[in-house]
Amino acid sequence: MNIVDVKHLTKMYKKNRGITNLTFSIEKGEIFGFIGPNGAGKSTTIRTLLNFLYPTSGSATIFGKDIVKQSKEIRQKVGYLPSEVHFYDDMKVVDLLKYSAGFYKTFNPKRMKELAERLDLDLHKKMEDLSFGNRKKVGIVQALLHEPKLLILDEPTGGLDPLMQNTFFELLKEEREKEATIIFSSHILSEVQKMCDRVAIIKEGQLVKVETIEHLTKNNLKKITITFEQANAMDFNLEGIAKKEINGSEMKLLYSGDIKALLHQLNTMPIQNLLIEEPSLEEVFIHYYEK
Ligand SMILES: Nc1ncnc2c1ncn2[C@@H]1O[C@H](COP(=O)(O)OP(=O)(O)OP(=O)(O)O)[C@@H](O)[C@H]1O
Repeated sequence: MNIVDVKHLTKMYKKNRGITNLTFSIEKGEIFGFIGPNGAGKSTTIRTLLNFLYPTSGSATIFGKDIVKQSKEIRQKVGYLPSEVHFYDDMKVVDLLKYSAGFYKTFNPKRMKELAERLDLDLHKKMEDLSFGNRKKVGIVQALLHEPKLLILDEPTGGLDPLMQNTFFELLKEEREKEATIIFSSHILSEVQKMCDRVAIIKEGQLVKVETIEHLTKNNLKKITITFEQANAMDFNLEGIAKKEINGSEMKLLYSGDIKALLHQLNTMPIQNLLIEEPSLEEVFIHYYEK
């Protein structure tokens, strides 16, 4: 069952593009990464899905409900963590969380305390006395408190130290075990690789690719390091070489061609060593962006 269904969604800011013609869907229980550099359109997509922005054209549903016409019903079951959290500064954390929980049908004080404890967040401090990272934690508790069926996280880890990031990822895994679906927008590829099942790569407002992490990193592209017997002596070209760097007697390739063709070529050359590895998501990402 699809939790999110997006069809030809476009958002223009007057004449400037925000996002253009996005079509994708997210299944129940998936952790779906949304990656792209600054200005690619991640926040615009999220804000349009949440009905903070009105789509210029196209449509989308969440839980089978229209994002524009039924947004109030949708929001009851969605937890949203914006990339920048703004709060009323003179409120205590606990009061702010109780206040925002009032928008939802369920409020569970025990869960609030547990989440605050896990994240090492002092509920009795005033918002204005919190650091950026601690404000982020308030945003996380706020997003998770009502046990949403869909979590939408826009650049969620900014400001969290590595230990807290781990706690946060554990919390997300627990939500997934409870069958929540998660949209995770980020430009930090290693965390997307660690957390997500599938990823949408967005570039200049358009989807470049929607693919499982496994497929992106395992099937298509290989990272190949060849050491030749002599420095600067060897070069060759083959179809499927996405990137080539030669440094002395070492050649590094990103290669998506036929591995047999490569081995056939190397067989005729004085090579000393050969290393074939899976590329990191960073390398895959750069490959898509350099096209
Ligand atoms: N309020 C706005 N008015 C005009 N253009 C906007 C507005 N908000 C975003 N844009 C434009 O829409 C495009 C997509 O921006 P968006 O903020 O969605 O990208 P992003 O991928 O979330 O980037 P970031 O990682 O920097 O948050 C950019 O070209 C941006 O300049």
